[in-house]
Amino acid sequence: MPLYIGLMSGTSLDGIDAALVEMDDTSESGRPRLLASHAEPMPAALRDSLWALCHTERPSFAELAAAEDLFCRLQADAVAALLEVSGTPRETVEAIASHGQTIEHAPLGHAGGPAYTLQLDNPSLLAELTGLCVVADFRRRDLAAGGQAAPLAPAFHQALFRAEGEWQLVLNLGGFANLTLLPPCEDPRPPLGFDSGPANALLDAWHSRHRGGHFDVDGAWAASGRVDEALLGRLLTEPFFHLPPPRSTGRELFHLEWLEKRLSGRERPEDVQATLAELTAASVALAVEMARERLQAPEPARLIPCGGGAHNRDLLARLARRLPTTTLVSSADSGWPADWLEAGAFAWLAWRRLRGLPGNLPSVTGAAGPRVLGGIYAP
Ligand SMILES: Nc1ncnc2c1ncn2[C@@H]1O[C@H](COP(=O)(O)OP(=O)(O)OP(=O)(O)O)[C@@H](O)[C@H]1O
Ligand SMILES: CC(=O)N[C@H]1[C@@H]2OC[C@@H](O2)[C@@H](O)[C@@H]1O[C@H](C)C(=O)O
Repeated sequence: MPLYIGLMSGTSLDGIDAALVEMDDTSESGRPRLLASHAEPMPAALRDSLWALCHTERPSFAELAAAEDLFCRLQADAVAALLEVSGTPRETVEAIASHGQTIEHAPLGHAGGPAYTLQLDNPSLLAELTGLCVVADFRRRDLAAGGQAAPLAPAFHQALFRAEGEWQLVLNLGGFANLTLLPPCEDPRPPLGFDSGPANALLDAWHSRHRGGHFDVDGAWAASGRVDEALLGRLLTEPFFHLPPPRSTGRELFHLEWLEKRLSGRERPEDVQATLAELTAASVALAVEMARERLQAPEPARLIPCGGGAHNRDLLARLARRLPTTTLVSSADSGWPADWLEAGAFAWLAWRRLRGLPGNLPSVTGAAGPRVLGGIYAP
């Protein structure tokens, strides 16, 4: 059965996730199976330059090229390490899926300009460095067809988790959160999915400003604070949280300055952290309500959290309080530990690209129709 490698570097800029995935050509869903995984940490210098690129209005082409080159070489290292840890001969891999690093996402355009989504990537160089076929540029075809280009994972969630007789929610808690509401198998309707808002991006930024380090381990600092209801109310007035789907977001909207503008200046830092964690849970709950209303769905039986936020006990407790009738279930029970779903999703999308199958769900992105996503860079 063909093997694919999915490479994903998300908005948290913590490193490159590499997943080795086996696909089953005899099944329509491809029955993706995770065989091995590897996390290649992001060197601080590269993280700093990517961070700067995400927040600079006018980066130079030389800066862009330098970051892209380092990023691409790190991806090649991730592939080499994954092949080594899994004992996989290179020639057995049919293709690498390269998501690239999102630098800016403006699906509605900016200041009246055209819609765009920019992933820093160099699939040509990756094909040279690895000697393997690379599939890349997954988002822009959906955008060209009038879609949001994100989230793309809901189609993969459908392939993995759709179940008999049960409505389910899949919730990716990365820098940003996207949810998928999955009807049961016997319901012919497609899933609904969209970004609910920030998941960890603001939590990480606030924690790093006040306590240093990359993130609030287990949400312990957030758990030590008290939710400031007045602040939470102000944060929730952000129009994005109330937009009907399709919708997607990123750092362009939710950043520290966005938060600072809404602070009174008298809050204790730990209370702000608790409030940000509650904002993630509250905006997810709002999005779930919106999705259920759209699909006329009952309360989902199960919530499958994934992404790094699935390790945050404080955040999960807040979600459980906001969705009391829904049972939290680990994605690992289906053979997919929380950290590998996104890389797996792109491996699956590359398989679909090479089989000429569409990868997007118009019900999710709002595109004019199903589209085959990505470009192929031969080995
Ligand atoms: N043990 C933990 N406790 C609390 N938070 C954690 C823990 N482990 C990971 N995280 C959070 O998960 C984040 C990384 O998640 P992930 O790798 O899914 O994000 P990403 O893929 O970069 O983002 P996106 O899905 O938005 O592209 C970290 O920045 C941190 O906030
Ligand atoms: C433009 C972009 O990179 N968006 C990411 C980001 O991270 C989470 C959320 O925002 C989601 O919309 C998307 O990633 C996942 C993999 C997706 O497309 O499903």
